[in-house]
Amino acid sequence: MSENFKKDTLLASTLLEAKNISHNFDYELFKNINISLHKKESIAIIGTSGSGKSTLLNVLSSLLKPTIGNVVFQSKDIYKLKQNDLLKIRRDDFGIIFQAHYLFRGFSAFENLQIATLLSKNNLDNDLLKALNIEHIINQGVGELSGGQQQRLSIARILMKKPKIIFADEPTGNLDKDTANIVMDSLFDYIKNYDAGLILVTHEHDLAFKCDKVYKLEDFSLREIIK
Ligand SMILES: Nc1ncnc2c1ncn2[C@@H]1O[C@H](COP(=O)(O)OP(=O)(O)OP(=O)(O)O)[C@@H](O)[C@H]1O
Repeated sequence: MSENFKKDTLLASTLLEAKNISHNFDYELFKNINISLHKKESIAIIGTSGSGKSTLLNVLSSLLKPTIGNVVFQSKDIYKLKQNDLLKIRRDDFGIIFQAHYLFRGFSAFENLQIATLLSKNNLDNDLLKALNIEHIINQGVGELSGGQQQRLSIARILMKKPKIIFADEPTGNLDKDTANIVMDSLFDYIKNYDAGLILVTHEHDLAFKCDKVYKLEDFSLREIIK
């Protein structure tokens, strides 16, 4: 395979590219960060508390404009887009999973999923509900669900809109080990089946090392840890 062919193939499979990202609040948090995400790839970001992992994820996922640098999705710098175009990418192409789930309380699990599928014009995916082991609770009210069930419901809701990139900040932080494995397996299966990518922020090194690449945010920079 020629070098040019390899380069073109890699470029075609690039989902997201962050170039020379630096961010300051009233002090410097990180600088000159470069990272690329490809189709079917999972990347973990680890680092001590306060090193800036969540802030970096916010920058990558369209929620926070960096002080310096570009975040390129589909050949466009997302922070140079008009607000409506940025919102469209966030709504249609990015799936952002936080530890705190933003479900509509007062509605049933099924209604929460229905809203997501209506907005994205996708169908309810029963296989996904089975994979996340929540198919038996979808007629219950959100308020009746355990924290772990709510987290899995919110992940199902995000995956049903078929995002191209999943950004997950400690998605299994409040789950027991078995449930955490169910959730992570669903995310890994999803990116392989839908040519999507995953960027995961986690404190849990076991979890991080299940990803294709692991980066550590430390001393203002991001360094790949060779497994
Ligand atoms: N909007 C903000 N304004 C000012 N400072 C902020 C803001 N958001 C985060 N910070 C600060 O930036 C630093 C990094 O925070 P961040 O949440 O990114 O770290 P983290 O590595 O994800 O930490 P943890 O592992 O504890 O979640 C912290 O000192 C935090 O207080």
